[in-house]
Amino acid sequence: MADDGMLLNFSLPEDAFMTPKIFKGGNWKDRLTARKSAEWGRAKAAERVAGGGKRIPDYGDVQSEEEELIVGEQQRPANKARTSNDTAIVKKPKVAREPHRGDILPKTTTGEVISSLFTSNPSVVKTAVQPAPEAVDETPIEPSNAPLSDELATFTNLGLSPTLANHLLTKLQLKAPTAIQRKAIQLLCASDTDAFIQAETGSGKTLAYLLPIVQRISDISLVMKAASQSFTRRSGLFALILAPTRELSKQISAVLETLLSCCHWIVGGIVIGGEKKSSEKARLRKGVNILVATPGRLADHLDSTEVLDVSRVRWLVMDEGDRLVELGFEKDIQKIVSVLNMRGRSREGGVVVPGLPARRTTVLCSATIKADVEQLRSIALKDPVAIAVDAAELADGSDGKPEQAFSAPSQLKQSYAIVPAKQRLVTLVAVLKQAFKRKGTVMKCIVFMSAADSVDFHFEMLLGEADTLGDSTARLPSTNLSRSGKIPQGNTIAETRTQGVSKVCGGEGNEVRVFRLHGSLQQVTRTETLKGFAKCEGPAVLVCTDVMARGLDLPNVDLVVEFDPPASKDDHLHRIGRTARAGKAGRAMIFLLPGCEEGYVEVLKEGKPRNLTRHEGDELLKKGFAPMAGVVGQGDVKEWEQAATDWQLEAERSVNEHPRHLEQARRAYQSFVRAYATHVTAERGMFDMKALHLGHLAKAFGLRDKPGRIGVPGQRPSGKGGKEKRVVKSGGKKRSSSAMEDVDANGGAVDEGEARRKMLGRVKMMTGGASEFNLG
Ligand SMILES: Nc1ncnc2c1ncn2[C@@H]1O[C@H](COP(=O)(O)OP(=O)(O)OP(=O)(O)O)[C@@H](O)[C@H]1O
Repeated sequence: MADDGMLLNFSLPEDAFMTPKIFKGGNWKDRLTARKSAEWGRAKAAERVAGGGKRIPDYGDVQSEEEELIVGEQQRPANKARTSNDTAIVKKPKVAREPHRGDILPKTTTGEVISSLFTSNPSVVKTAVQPAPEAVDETPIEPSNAPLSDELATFTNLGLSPTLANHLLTKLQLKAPTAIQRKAIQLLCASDTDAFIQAETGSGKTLAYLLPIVQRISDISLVMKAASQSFTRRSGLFALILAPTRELSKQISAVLETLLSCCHWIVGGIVIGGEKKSSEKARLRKGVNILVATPGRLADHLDSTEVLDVSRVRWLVMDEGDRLVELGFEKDIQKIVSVLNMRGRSREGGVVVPGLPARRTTVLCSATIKADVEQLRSIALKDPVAIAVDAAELADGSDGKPEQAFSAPSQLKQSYAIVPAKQRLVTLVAVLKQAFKRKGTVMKCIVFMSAADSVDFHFEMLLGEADTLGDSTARLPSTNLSRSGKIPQGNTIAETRTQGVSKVCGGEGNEVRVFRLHGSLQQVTRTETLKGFAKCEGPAVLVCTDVMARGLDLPNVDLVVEFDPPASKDDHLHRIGRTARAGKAGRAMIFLLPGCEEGYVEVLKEGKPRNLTRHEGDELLKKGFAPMAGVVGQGDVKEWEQAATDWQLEAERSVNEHPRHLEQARRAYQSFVRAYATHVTAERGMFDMKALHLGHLAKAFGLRDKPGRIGVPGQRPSGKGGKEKRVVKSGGKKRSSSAMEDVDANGGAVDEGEARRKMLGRVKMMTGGASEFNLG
């Protein structure tokens, strides 16, 4: 028959006669929609072959809202082309392509759009930044931040007393100094010069400035004893150490306490806020010899705590000096320095402490100190000496002005993953599944996000317990309960719990705990969570903002994932520096979108990684979702695709079925977009808001709304579901919650609302004061 003959000439889609795939993820509606989509795709393809039809639009395609709404409806007749008399451009017909399973699903009854993970993803940039794979250098390498192995490198040779050196060996198991410690201890024990200390992350800078201070104060106590004066906690405050975050201040204070246990007559203290000022005042009243503080809190005490006598301060250290400037603490520091100068002069005629140096030594310390610390230089430093591991790396060591030549620890294995926006969430899951597949491979992993909302959302996704979120009393860990054992009023489980066992990551017999941390959490929760993660003996993932990026020294962190890009390349070095510390091994991976973000590879190379490995999103998905214990290429090649799709559908269902989760996902999405807009100017070409595909991105937050409905800044509000302005109350003041969370994204959690206020100003400035940021 003629008809039969015609049929034989059809080129049918590859899977036309295959058994339809079984969709497992999501609820019955999702699965039905997915199945219908596949059938619909097949039918459309056949239709197109028969008559040459219009290309089926994909959710990911750049198309008008109207076009998007065609999906699932009768296709409109193609627009009539204009006649040759028309000057208007005639639209080119779109190129037909094969439909794909789950490619674009018919509009659901609620107007949601469900797209496939594997179609319409932008192609990677191959020419500009992807030269032929570089040969991998497998030769063993000396860790660059490890203690020295040289026989002469002992703490006593650097000027430390045998008692202190012995204490380091017995109590801290530190046999030899690191390279930066050798230089800094020697110099600061012997002279009163101001200094910059710049060395890689994890190279022991904390001890590099603490040890000489403890040694010199111990020397003062000996001189006083020789002069028949007793050294007590009331003898004077001799050293001040400033740090940008409370967490870092606590860590420094803990290291200090360990050192002081060998010279118990020297007393350390800490003032960082987060507790009653009266308690801090009481401690200060008793007297301290070394004080660790956040700048805002110290400035506050200098104003209001009369008993705080700073006239004998002879050492002032600013740890993470560049971060202090970034967070806008110059004014507080300026105030602290001028008070130190003033009170130092006014008490010159007072009681003389034998052995006290004549001048104050100021030290600035960071892995990334550069010219922008100029402000601090002029405020606080006089003829500083640059102390760096490799002086050649500093542009001009003579005037103590380090330049930008910062590198990551040599033993740190770095990689980047090119992951399309749609696949970001499921690829993160794949990376973590793979990392924790086998017991003992990875103990701890830190995942950095750009905003607090995003942390909350991903924390819940990684726990994988969304179904029971509706029951607000379920699984609330005891640490999150109020003293009475009741759930704090007004708090939901999502707001209160900060840790739990993941149902998503981890393999058999390898239970993984997930933690979340950001600056919008209460101080007590932050402290407990951090302690919980640090002390967790099993495998653990910490999802956090940049509040964790600076200075924190957590044990056994093997892997750092920069899921959201850092706000600057310095932040990148600090984030990845949470692993590979003090000579230990470590891995770091950054997620980049295909396209202009690939340009960031050149920035990664500035950190001089030894072997920078590239991963493709599909390759990571295969490894994470492959059914055969991570062996790629076994069984059905598409099985991993199916498993990844099922997982994604399930995630989308959980987001869309729980109002609280949906709200959380929308907030996370909005915060991500806002944070994206605050990249430093030099990097905006790579992190280009205009190139960000908001529709694809929404999928990575489990959202099925169109971007216009999510209320993203700069997007047209569309109808009822348009942009919402959420204003919440905090401390009696109204503020935009999302704006505050963006502050966490950029500033981390610093002491006091003061820094937050400053940071808001910065974000506002960077975004041109755009009203949609609700910063007012
Ligand atoms: N001489 C040493 N030998 C062995 N380990 C050391 C030595 N000095 C310090 N460490 C350890 O190295 C780790 C990193 O130290 P520290 O936090 O001071 O690094 P850092 O240079 O300040 O890092 P970052 O730039 O990230 O703040 C700590 O766990 C510390 O105990």
